Amino acid sequence: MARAGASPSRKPLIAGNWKMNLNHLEAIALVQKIAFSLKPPHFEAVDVVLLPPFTDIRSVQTLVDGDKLQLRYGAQDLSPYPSGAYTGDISGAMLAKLGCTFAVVGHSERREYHHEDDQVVNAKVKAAYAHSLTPILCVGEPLQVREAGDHVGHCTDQLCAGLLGVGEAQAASLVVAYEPVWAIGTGKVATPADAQEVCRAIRARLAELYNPELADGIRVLYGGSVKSTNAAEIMAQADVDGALVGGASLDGAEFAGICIAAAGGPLTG
Ligand SMILES: O=C[C@H](O)COP(=O)(O)O
Repeated sequence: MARAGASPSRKPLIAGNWKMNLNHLEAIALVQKIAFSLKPPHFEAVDVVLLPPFTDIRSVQTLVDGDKLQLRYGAQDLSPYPSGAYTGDISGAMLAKLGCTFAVVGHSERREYHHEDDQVVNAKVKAAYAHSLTPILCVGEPLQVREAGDHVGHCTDQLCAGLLGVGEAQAASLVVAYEPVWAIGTGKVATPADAQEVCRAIRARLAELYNPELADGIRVLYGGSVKSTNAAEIMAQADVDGALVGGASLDGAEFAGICIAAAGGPLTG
C-alpha cells in the first residue's frame, strides 16, 4: 500500500512468527496455502516473510526454492556466537546456509522466558549482521510500564541498547518491531494511534542515532494481536510499515488476508 510521505524503501513487510508451532509437514501445508492465496501483484506491494521454528526451515527452503515462491523466510532467534560448544544454539552461519534472510532478535518471549537482556540482544543483532541476516529487532513495554506512561522511553531505550555499536551501513537494512507485551496473544490490539505514537518515536530516535534520511528508510512494524480485520487501519498509520504477526500467521487464509490488506486490498480487474 503506498502511504503518503513514506519512503519508497519502506515497502510494507508482513512477517509471520509461528513461534513453537507446526512440525515440518504442517509447515509445508501452510506455506502451500499461503503461496496459493497470494498472487504476483501482492508480492510487488508487500514483502512476506515466514519465521518458522528451526526444525521447519529446511522444508520451507525446499518448497520456496523448488516452486520459486516469492516468500522470504528467516529464524525466530539466533546464537550470539559464531560456532562452538553452545549446546542447543543455532548460528547465523547455519541460518544463512539455509537461505534465511531475516532473524528475529529480542522478542519479548525470549527476553522474559530466556532472560535475554539488552546486552544479549545487542550481541544477537551483531551476529545477524555478521551473516547478512536482517535483524527484526523487537521492542515493547509491559502493561505496568504502559500504565505508568513510560512506554515511549522504555521502547526507545531498548532500541538504543540493541543497536549499540551498530554503524550506519548495517542499520540501513534494519527492521524494528514494536510489540507492546500486553497486546501479544491477548486479543488486546493497540489502537492505531498507540502504534503510531511509538513507531514514530522509534523513527525519531533512529534519526538521532544515525540520520533522518536513514531513519526514513527503515521499516518499523507493529505486532500484537494483528488480524486481517484490523491490519489495514494499523498499517495506514504514517510510521507503521507492516506487522509482526503471531497467532494469525498459523492460519493460511488469515495470514494471506493480512498480506493482502498490507498490499492495499483485494486485486481488482
Ligand atoms: O511475534 C509476534 C507477536 O508476538 C505477536 O503475536 P500475536 O499476533 O499472537 O499477538
